[in-house]
Amino acid sequence: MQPEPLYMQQALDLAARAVGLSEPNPRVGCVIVSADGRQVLGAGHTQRAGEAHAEVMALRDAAARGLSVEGATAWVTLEPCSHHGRTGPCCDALIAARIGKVVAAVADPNPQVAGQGLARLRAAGIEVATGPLARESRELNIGFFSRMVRGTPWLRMKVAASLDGKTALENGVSQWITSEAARADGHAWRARAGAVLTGIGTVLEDDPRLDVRHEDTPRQPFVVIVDSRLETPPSARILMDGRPTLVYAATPDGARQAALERRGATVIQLPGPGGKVDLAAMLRDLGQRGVNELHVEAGHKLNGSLLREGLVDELLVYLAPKLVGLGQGMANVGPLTELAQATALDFLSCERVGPDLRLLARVRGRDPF
Ligand SMILES: NC(=O)C1=CN([C@@H]2O[C@H](COP(=O)(O)OP(=O)(O)OC[C@H]3O[C@@H](n4cnc5c(N)ncnc54)[C@H](OP(=O)(O)O)[C@@H]3O)[C@@H](O)[C@H]2O)C=CC1
Ligand SMILES: Nc1c(N[C@@H]2O[C@H](COP(=O)(O)O)[C@@H](O)[C@H]2O)[nH]c(=O)[nH]c1=O
Repeated sequence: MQPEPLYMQQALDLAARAVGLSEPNPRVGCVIVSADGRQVLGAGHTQRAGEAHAEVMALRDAAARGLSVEGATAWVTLEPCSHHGRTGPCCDALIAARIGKVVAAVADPNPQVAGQGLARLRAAGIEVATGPLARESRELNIGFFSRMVRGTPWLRMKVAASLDGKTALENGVSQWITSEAARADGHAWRARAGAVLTGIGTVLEDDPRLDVRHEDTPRQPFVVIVDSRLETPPSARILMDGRPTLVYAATPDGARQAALERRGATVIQLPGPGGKVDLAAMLRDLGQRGVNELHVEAGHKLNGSLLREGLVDELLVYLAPKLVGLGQGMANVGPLTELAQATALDFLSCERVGPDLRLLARVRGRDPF
């Protein structure tokens, strides 16, 4: 017989298949197992927003195989929902199917519904437990937890640099520092985000696309440009392929706004100090728009502002085995006068990607919620 926590691991593996698919909904997996713990009766994961959740997919899977789930145990990586969103409550579906027990990795972080699903199941006479692989489930849904708990996305800053930490040469030349393998890997991280954000400096220098094209993806993240004076050229490549694009600005300019809107962009005025965009307000706005994970690919100026304002949660750094000497750093955070002022990070992982290294580091104190 399979040790029971392995069923939660199976559910978690399924949940990982919803990455890049279920946004803005969480990534959830469900495995329904016979009461004696011997047979998987059905399994599934969250589909696109507005389509079936994991529990319903698992119930459908069992039904398609002609198997009854009466008295069975549902292993699910997040508390089943009890509210009517775009789909019916998963609790009702589990109750109607006469499930005997529900084990949820973690409670729903949404303060408006937390615990209600489990309470509803208990009230229907279903045995309920929580806990296995709670940390892993939260990590997989770090953006959803961030948005539910803080109202803002989980901000991951991606940087491609030389071994001596330079992101562009002194003369501005920056493409390409890292290998094709590292760039393709970066696209997988773009794909899991709800939005990719950059600054006007990068738009003007690189004319980037910031899409996902080295990876299969069920949907493209939308693009966000921080552009105080609306200097994004209407001919910018970002605007060419019809992806939803948000441009945050600080100084109204009717003619430039109209030109960008004609290209399909949405312009949002959020003035902050010094005539620049209010970055904290922008993150709140992106949270309200359903962005769970925000992938930042910007130059050292915007990176510096985001770090100085304490808005960065995680750094995804690709290091190429080359030294370039003088050039732009990763983030203009200084000048610091004491080392105690430095942003403290904890390394989470270090992987080889082709000839390069990929480091994942978390700003200290930004533990999962
Ligand atoms: N290797 C890598 O990983 C990457 C390298 N790059 C390179 O970086 C270079 C561009 O760097 P950079 O000019 O710093 O570009 P950024 O992408 O950082 O854009 C900077 C601009 O953002 C605008 N901005 C608006 N609001 C704010 C705010 N609150 N705080 C800070 N900035 C704000 C500013 O324009 P305004 O004055 O209008 O307010 C500023 O000039 C290019 O050479 C590019 O190739 C870029 C991305 C990734
Ligand atoms: N130079 C550099 C990167 N730079 C980032 O990639 C952007 C271009 O994206 P796209 O137009 O979609 O190909 C560019 O504007 C900058 O944000 N990325 C990397 O993985 N490695 C690199 O060496």
